[in-house]
Amino acid sequence: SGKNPTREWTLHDFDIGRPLGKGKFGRVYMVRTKSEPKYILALKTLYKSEIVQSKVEKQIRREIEIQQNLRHPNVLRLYGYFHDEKRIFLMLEFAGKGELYKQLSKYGSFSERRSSRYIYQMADALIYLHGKHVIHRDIKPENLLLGINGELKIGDFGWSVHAPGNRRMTLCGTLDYLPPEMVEGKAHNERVDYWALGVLTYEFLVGAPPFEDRDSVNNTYRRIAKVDLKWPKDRELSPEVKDLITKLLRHDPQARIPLTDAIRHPWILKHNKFRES
Ligand SMILES: COc1ccc(C(=O)Nc2ccccc2)cc1NC(=O)CCSCc1cnc2[nH]ccc2c1
Repeated sequence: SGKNPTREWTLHDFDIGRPLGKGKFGRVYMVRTKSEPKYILALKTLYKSEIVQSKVEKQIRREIEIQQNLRHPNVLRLYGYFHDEKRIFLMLEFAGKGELYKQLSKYGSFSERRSSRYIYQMADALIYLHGKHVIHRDIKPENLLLGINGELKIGDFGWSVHAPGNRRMTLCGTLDYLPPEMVEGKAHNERVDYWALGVLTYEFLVGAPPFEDRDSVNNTYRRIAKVDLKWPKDRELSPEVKDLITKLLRHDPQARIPLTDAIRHPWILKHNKFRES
């Protein structure tokens, strides 16, 4: 069946290319296999010393096992891993068109058509991940990559690997994507990703997240907890997309529109061509 056995890989199997994301992703390099067929992939280096030994290592092994079984066109692949005495190497899919947030900052914001296609792909990937009981918990433009055909790839699982249910929120990351239940320190479930999808839709179209307050973290918290959603004055968003965003950004997680309904929302159907079912 052409399935290559999961062979033991070593660093010597690869030619090392340029660093990717310049330290943003930790130490990640574009690499190519030396032997035919020549695969291009992204090799992520994690130092065992940085990852405290003992129980965390078992958790990481389990998380990597899970991720190796994830197969979806909009989820960056983890092909496998190997290690030497000091390091763990993750063999990751290389996304040919790079980081989505770079496009977002270059263009400022995306058209409704482009945003709708990205949001459809995000929702499809999240439906798949939730079906495998994987909650991403850290959806934001910085964690999204673009494949060679411009397709969206959920790229960064580093955070979700770290994240058992009760993980501490390091405040260095952006708070803009946090849903009220997390801001209020309540229990959370996969519906945190529904909220984040609403925030992402808004940010794609407006160029800034809906509850952003550049001056005060506390004000961002307050705006999230109040769902203080304001539409931009300088640009007219379509009634369809405002409807979808409003249905995702509901304070009550159970009131948020399910992703299976979101992918059939008029704003999604309008901009995505689907084969006749
Ligand atoms: C499936 O994905 C991942 C799976 C696991 C981990 C991870 O770190 N797990 C972890 C963390 C700590 C301890 C144990 C395990 C990370 C990723 N993904 C990335 O890190 C994305 C950017 S690196 C790849 C990549 C590709 N294609 C590009 N094109 C341009 C830049 C670029 C960059």
